[in-house]
Amino acid sequence: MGVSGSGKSTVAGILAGQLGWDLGEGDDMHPEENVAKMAAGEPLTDDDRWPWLETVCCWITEHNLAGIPGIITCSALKRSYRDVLRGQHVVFVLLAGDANRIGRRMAMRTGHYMPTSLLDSQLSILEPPGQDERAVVVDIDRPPAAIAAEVVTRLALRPDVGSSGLGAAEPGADSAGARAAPDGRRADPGPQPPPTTEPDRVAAQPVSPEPTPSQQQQQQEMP
Ligand SMILES: Nc1ncnc2c1ncn2[C@@H]1O[C@H](COP(=O)(O)OP(=O)(O)O)[C@@H](O)[C@H]1O
Ligand SMILES: O=C(O)[C@H](O)[C@@H](O)[C@H](O)[C@H](O)COP(=O)(O)O
Repeated sequence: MGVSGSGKSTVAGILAGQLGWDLGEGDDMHPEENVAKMAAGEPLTDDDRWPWLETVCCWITEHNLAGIPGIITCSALKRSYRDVLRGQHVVFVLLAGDANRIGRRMAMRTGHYMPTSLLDSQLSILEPPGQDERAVVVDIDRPPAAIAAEVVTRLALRPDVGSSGLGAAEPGADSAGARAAPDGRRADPGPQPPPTTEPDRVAAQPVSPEPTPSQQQQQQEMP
């Protein structure tokens, strides 16, 4: 979770590859009208978002019922939105960082409907998870692989080593982790190998280093 441009798709892609988990893209689940609205620079309303959140929730529920581990990207900006999504096996990971940095990343991103002009409205409604929510907050001021590695460590997840790939997925969980039963219920805790982040398990495309302001200037000046 996190505002547009915070790195949800990038980090989730790495994690899904490392863990062998299903990956869902919340921004592909919007109704057409929502996409048109955002593309036109108009923030969504709560009423625009409820049906979309239900679609994201269905993805989560289907995975839970099938006992298939997954990670889905969704801005989930307000607590009330997360109320639609939360459940026994749901953990939120907030990607948090400096607004200017996020704005620069959004401006560099190509082929996405979300305009940078909507970042302010996203930031203004963001309600970081409360202490009582099952969530961790991760700083995005470093390369995507380092962010993913922190998520693996903080949630005591098990990189896919040919097994089910199911990990503890609980913030603050013991690093030994816990096994999940095939039906998705938590089974007895068991010893787990320490998390590893071998580069050859990274599935997402590498992200180029962020440009310096002078490089950005040059890019803007290019025809
Ligand atoms: N940690 C990072 N460092 C540098 N660039 C990043 C990082 N995370 C994401 N990016 C880049 O920032 C842009 C926005 O990331 P993206 O994953 O699409 O965010 P979101 O899914 O939250 O909207 C993309 O162009 C991506 O390549
Ligand atoms: O609730 C919203 O206003 C939107 O869902 C928004 O938060 C989300 O960020 C878009 O779907 C863009 O997708 P990205 O977050 O991937 O840029």
